[in-house]
Amino acid sequence: MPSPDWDAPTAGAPVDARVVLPGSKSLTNRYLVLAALASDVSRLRAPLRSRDTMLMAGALRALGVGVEDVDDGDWVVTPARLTGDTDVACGLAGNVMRFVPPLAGLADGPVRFDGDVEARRRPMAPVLDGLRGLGVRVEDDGRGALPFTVHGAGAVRGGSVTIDASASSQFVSGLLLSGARFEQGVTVHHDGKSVPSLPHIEMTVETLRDAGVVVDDGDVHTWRVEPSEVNALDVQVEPDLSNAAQFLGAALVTGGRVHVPGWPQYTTQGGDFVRDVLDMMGAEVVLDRGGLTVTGGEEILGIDVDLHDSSELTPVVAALCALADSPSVIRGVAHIRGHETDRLAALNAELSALGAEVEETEDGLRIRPAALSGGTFHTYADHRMVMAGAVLGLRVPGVVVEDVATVGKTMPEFTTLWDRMLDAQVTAEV
Ligand SMILES: O=C(O)C1=C[C@@H](OP(=O)(O)O)[C@@H](O)[C@H](O)C1
Ligand SMILES: C=C(OP(=O)(O)O)C(=O)O
Repeated sequence: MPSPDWDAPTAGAPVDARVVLPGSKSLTNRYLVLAALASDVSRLRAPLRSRDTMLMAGALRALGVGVEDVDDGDWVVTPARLTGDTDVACGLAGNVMRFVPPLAGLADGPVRFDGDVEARRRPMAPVLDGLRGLGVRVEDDGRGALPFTVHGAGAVRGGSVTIDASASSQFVSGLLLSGARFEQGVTVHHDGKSVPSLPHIEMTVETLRDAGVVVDDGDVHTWRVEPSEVNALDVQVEPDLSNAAQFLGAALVTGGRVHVPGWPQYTTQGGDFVRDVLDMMGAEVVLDRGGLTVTGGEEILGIDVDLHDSSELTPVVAALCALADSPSVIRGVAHIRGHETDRLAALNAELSALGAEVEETEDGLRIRPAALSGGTFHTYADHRMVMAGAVLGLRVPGVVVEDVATVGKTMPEFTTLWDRMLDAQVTAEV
């Protein structure tokens, strides 16, 4: 059942807000998986609590791991021998459907995976075939997609596999995350067109190393994880930088200012690239020890940008481009046709419906701004389409964002934060 529509508010004045962002989905979910495989109890501080991370916690609980909510919002994870004969609900979470099957290979029985209807069209074959190559029995209906069953045998041989990860970096990350617990560790070779979202693989490698695992990423297309114990973690989750894009974009679009405290000086989050995007579009972007401040100017410059490494940003960047003063090209994101929805088709349809001139290319979008008018902005079960619709609504009266609660995939508090950013002109905080 879709949730209610939402009248995206227009900005009556330039925004001037401090926005405290919830934690990173990608870091929270990696820490959860590593904590489940660890040799002792872990603590995740300030984890993201959203549909995708709740589904990850639920998947681990289904496998017998303890994931306990503690008072201050932290998660305490108690590893256990992984139990099979269970079901894992993936929702529409790429992290859950790609990271948990390798873990399920270590369980002592069958683990059945399924998800939302939209999830059944997301590519999975390289994970399933990769697991088969590592000695795990996997049953699917031959489509290389959900639903499928991983027949855990209590242990995984591991070894070396070659997969085509051009449709998603998560195929590589998933195999690496559990690899230390395979008897022979794991070596993943990529063979195919270029791997998207590479910073997310760097994030996987870094979090593994944080847990004491030895990883060799010296070759461009090969990653090697040595077999070893996984150390328990006590980690503070960074704010989600991809989810900062719409708030920072509001500064650009309204000629205002948004400050995000706690922006990391160093990070593997691909969303950090939003700083470059906003700078190219004409904003003033200042990162200092206090955080990131973006100030919009007179003009919004059209851009020619390759988002291959940070493709999560595409919907919000496309919305910014539709509000720019000159045309834009977004390149390098052919694979986002396999994200929550076919994002290129969805953005083309929805931006065009409001009046923008949009052309879908082989690997992206050309966007020629035009006078936009309000209307229903369909969201296709995609949280980032909600965020894109909100950005457009700042300047276009009458944008009605369909099924707004779908934003809860990564940011359940989105509309509250958005309203606070616009209303108070002071502090928007969770
Ligand atoms: O590993 C991760 O946490 C993610 C990797 C990326 O996936 P793709 O490589 O499929 O783009 C990214 O877009 C997704 O939101 C999260
Ligand atoms: C592509 C995304 O999510 P997922 O982790 O489900 O792939 C996203 O958050 O933009």
